Amino acid sequence: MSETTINLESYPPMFQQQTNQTTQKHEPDDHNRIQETDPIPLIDLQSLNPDNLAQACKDWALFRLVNHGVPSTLLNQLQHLVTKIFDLSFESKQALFETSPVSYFWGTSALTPSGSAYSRGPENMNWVEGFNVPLCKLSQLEQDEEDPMLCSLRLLMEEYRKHMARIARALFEAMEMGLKLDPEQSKSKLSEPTGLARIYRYPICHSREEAEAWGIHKHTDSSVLSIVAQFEVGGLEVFKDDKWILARPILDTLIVNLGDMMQAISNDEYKSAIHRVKVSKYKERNSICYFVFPEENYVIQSSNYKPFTYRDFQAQVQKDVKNLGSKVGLERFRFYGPVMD
Ligand SMILES: O=C(O)CCC(=O)C(=O)O
Ligand SMILES: [Fe+2]
Repeated sequence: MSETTINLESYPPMFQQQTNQTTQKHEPDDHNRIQETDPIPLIDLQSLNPDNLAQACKDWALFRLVNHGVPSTLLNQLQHLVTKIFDLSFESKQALFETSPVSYFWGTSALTPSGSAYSRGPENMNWVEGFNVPLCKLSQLEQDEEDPMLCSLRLLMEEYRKHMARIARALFEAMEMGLKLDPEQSKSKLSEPTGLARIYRYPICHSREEAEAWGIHKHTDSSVLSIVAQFEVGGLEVFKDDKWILARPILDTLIVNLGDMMQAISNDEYKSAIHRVKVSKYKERNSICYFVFPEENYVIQSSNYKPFTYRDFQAQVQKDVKNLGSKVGLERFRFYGPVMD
């Protein structure tokens, strides 16, 4: 089998040390053939069937969206640009958005300082690097026409943001109907201006056993909904009936998963999806994840949880991540749950 050279200079130094210069070339979708058929439920946005949607939310908390209306040219352009940005040297990536609302991170989720997980043992590190993009602040990004990369990123992400907001709104309203929720405060429960994108690269990983090669460890998202665009290389797995199921990257489809806020809003009728991301020995992986939240000060009321706002939730998550190394999540707010300190 032939070999390919990795652009090690583009890897965060902690990853460089643990990665060989070359790797074996594999067929692009080899990793995805682990599972020939994909049991992930399909939801068609163009002819949205509320019963199918409700079933997928209940059974899986995750589904594959088809006919979503995001032009494939936009997805292709984004894929191309994202690959190019991550291929820059580590130092250039750190410097790229220094004075903008976009931030670069590696080794952890975007919430904690890069590399901090390493101090709790190298196995705690997420084998990932990314950019955190608060979408409503995109216009503050470098307007300088002389930097074509930033200019393209701004333009493409502006476009992408509109599609994500449209899709999230359509899905959420259908979910609300299925759950018979009062549509009165729909815009507060899912607030498009809170939309956030994380653009990821999962570098090639040589130093870990297959069973420990996590780009992102098992988690639930804090969002109402999350929408994932994955390009060519798979790795996203969802936990269902005591098994991990690979959500294959199928062309022109998006993966949608429910987050903790959806679980709280639906009073546990729907659960947030437990998922993780595996990394490959052979191929770098890119994805773009869109998260949308309730309005920060909107009080979520339900019989299973103490009233809380997303702001309260976020503050508690940050506290837990700092003190315990991981998120406790919704259980902090459940009636009769662990006492909050
Ligand atoms: O990269 C992916 O496919 C998913 C990322 C993810 O789970 C997250 O950002 O919360
Ligand atoms: Fe996630």
